Amino acid sequence: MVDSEGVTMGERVDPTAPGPDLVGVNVERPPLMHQQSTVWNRRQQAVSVRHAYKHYGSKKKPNNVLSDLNMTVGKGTIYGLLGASGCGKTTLLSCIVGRRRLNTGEIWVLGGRPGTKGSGVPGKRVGYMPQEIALYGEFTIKETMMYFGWIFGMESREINERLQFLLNFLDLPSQNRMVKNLSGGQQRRVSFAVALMHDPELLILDEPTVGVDPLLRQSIWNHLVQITKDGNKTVIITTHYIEEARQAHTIGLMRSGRLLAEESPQRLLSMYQCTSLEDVFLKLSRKQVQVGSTADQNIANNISLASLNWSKKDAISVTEESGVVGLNFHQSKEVLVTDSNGHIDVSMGKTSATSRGIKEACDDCGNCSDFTTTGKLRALLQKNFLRMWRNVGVMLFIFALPVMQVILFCLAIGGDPKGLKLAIVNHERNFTNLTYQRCEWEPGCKLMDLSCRYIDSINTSTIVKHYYRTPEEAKMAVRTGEAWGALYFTENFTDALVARMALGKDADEETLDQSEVRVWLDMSNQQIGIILQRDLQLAFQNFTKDIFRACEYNEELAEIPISFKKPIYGSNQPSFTDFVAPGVILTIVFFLAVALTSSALIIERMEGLLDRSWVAGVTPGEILFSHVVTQFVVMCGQTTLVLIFMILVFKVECRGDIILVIIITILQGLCGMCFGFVISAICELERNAIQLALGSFYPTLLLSGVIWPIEGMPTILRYISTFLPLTLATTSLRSMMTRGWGLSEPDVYYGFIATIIWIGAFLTISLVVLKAKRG
Ligand SMILES: Nc1ncnc2c1ncn2[C@@H]1O[C@H](COP(=O)(O)OP(=O)(O)OP(=O)(O)O)[C@@H](O)[C@H]1O
Repeated sequence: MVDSEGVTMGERVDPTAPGPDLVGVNVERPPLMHQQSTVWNRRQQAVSVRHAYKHYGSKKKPNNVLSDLNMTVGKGTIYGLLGASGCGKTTLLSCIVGRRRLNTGEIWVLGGRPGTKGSGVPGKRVGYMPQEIALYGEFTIKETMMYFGWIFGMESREINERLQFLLNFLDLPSQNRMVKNLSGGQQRRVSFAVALMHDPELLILDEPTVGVDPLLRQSIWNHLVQITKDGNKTVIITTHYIEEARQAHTIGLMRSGRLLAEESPQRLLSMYQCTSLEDVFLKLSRKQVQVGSTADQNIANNISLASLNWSKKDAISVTEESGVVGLNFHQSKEVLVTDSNGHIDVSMGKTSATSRGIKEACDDCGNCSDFTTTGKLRALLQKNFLRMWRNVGVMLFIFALPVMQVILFCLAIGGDPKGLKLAIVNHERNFTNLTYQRCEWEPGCKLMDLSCRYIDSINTSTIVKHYYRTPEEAKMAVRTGEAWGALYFTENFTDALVARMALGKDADEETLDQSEVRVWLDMSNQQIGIILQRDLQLAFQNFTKDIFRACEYNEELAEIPISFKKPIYGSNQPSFTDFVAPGVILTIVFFLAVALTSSALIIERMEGLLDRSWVAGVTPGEILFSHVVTQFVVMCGQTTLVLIFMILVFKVECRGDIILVIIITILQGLCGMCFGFVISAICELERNAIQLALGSFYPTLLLSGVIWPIEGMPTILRYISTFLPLTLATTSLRSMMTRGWGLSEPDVYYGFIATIIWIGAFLTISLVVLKAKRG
C-alpha cells in the first residue's frame, strides 16, 4: 500500500530523521527504492514543505495559521506566494528561513532542514527581506550594507563593489544618506538591497514591491528573472499586486493556512479559464468556502480537486501527496525534469550544487571557532557602538545620569538637618520681650544662671531657639508643627542643679525634680528626633564639663561611666552616607545597566532587526556576546565616573583596595546587564520591560540592605534578601570601603562569588528564553 507520501506503509521515511543527504557528507542518491527516491528528490528542491501545522497562542486556544500545508519550490524558479492579508504567508516564510519552527510537519530548504547545523539556513545561503523595513535608522546606506555584508562573511572590498551595483540597480540615493532620512520607498529598496547583498542561493522577499514605482518594480522583476535564469538561484516572493506575479514560474495561492493551488501562471489561467490571476484566486477561494465543510470531512488536507469538479479536470494533475491542485507544476524551465513517475527531480545533474552549498555552509562553521566569526563580531560590535554614538540622548543618559545620581545622593543624603526649631521656656528668667532674648550668664566657676549657660551650649546650626512663656504654649507649638521640641527650665533650676550635684545620694525628690531639663519632642520623624536627642545630651555633657573644668574638678566625672574608645572601624560619629554609599554605588551601576540593555534588545526586536540578523545567521549567543562587550566598555566608563565623584569629589570613605572596589562595581554592572537581557528576552514590548525593570527596582533596593541593615529584617526576609543579586555584593563593598577588608574575608569574597553566579544564571536564562522564542 502506498500512502500519500508515495512511501510504502511500514517503510515510511521518518521525516524528522536526518537523511543521508542532510549534512552534505553523503549526497549520493539513495539507491533502489523508488519511494525513497521520491522523498529524497523532493527534499532536494529549493524548498519542500510537507504537512505543515503552525499555531500561535496556547494549545488550549490556538490561533491556527498553517494547517496541513504542502509546498514545493523548484530550484532556479521564481515562486509567487499569493494570498489575502493574514492568511499566513509571513509565518510560512519565517518557518522556511528558520526564524520559527513548525508545530508539526517538515521543511527542507536547499537540501537541509532550517536551523540544523551546517544547513546554512538561517545563514548566508538565504537572503531575506522581511515585510517591515528592519533597518537601523541611524546607519547610512553604506554602513547598513557593511553591517550585513560582514555578517555574511564578505570582505569590505567585495561589499563596496556590490554596493555600487545595488545603488545603481535600485536607483538609491547617495550611500552616505542616513536610512531614517530616506523616503518609505527608498527604505524598502535598501531593505531589498540587503537581501541581494551576498547573492544568496535562495531569495525570500516578503512584499518587496510595496511603495515602489511601476518602472522600478518591473526592473526588480527583470532582475529576479535574470538571476534565476541559470538555475542556481531561487526566489520566493509574496506580493499584493497579484498580476505582477504572472512573471513568476510558479504561483502558490494561499488561503486560511493552506495552498489552494500551486501551478505556473499560464496553466492556472487556462485551467480555470480566467483572464486574470485575481479571478483564479477568487474562483478557488469561493470553491474552498463551498466545499470546505464536506472536503474537510473527507480529506484532512487541502482542497480536493475531485470535489471541485472543474470543467478541465483532466488537465489538472492532483496528487494526494501534495494535497494541492496541480502540484506537478509545469514550469518552462529546462532545469526541471520530471522523472518516470511524474515527480519532479531537479536534483539530477545538480547534486553537486546542493552538495557544494551545504558543504560551504559547513566549511564556514569549520573555518572559524564554533562560536562565531570575526566578521559577525565586527558587524555586531560596530553596530552597537554606532547606535550609541549616533544617539546623543542615549550617550548623555549613559554617562551623565550616574554622575548626576552620585551628586544628588551625596548632597541630599546623610547631612545633619539644619534650622530645627526648639520651643524654650525658661522660668529662671522673667522674659518680657520674647522676640529678643538676652539670657546672659557669667563664665568661670560661677554657679549662676545655669539654664542660660546650658541653652548657650546647644548647637546653633542644627537648632534654632524660640522662646515661649509657658510650657503649655511651647507644647502647643510642637503640636501645631511650629517646633520639633519643647524645652522647659523650672524657676529654681540653678539652685536645684547645684544642690543635686552637692548632695548626691541625699538629694530629695523636689531637688531632683526642679533640677531636670524637661523635654517634649516630636518623634514622628525618627531621624530628626534622634538628632535632637543626641544634640541636647551632647550639649549637657559639654556644659557640665565646662563647669567642672572651671571649678577645677575632674571633668571625666561629667561623663557616664561607659567610655567609648576610638572605634576599631569607622568613627564615633558614624555618617549615614558612609553606610549607604556602597549600596548606592552598586544600585546606580546595576539599574542603569538594566535600563540600557533591556530596551536595546526589545527595540531591535520590535523593529524586526533582530529577526533579520537571526535569518542572516547571527545566533542569540553572538547577539548577547556583542552586547556584553559593548556594555562592558560603557560599564567601565560609568564605574570610573561614579567612583571618582563618590570617593574623590565627595570624600566618601574608602579604606579598602580600590582595584577590588572597581572590580565588584563592574561585576555588578555586568550582572545588571544580564538581568536586562532576561527582561528583554521575556518581554515583547518595551512598555512591559520598563514596568518589570521599575517593578524590580524597589524590592531589590529595600531588601538588599542598601538603606537599612538586613539584620533588622524578619528572618524570612533576611533569607530572601541573601538570594538577591545586590545583597552580598553590597555587604562586600561596604566591608571593603568602611573596614578596609580584602579578599581573604568571607564577607568580601561571598559578594564576588554571588555576583558571578548571578551573571551566569541571568545569561543562561536569557539564552534559553531567546532560543525558545526563536522557535
Ligand atoms: N507573533 C505572533 N503571535 C500571534 N499571532 C500572530 C503572530 N504573527 C502572526 N500572527 C497571526 O497569524 C496570522 C497570519 O499572520 P501572517 O503575518 O503570517 O499573515 P500574512 O499572510 O503574512 O499577512 P499580510 O499579507 O498582511 O502580511 C494572523 O492572524 C496574525 O494575526
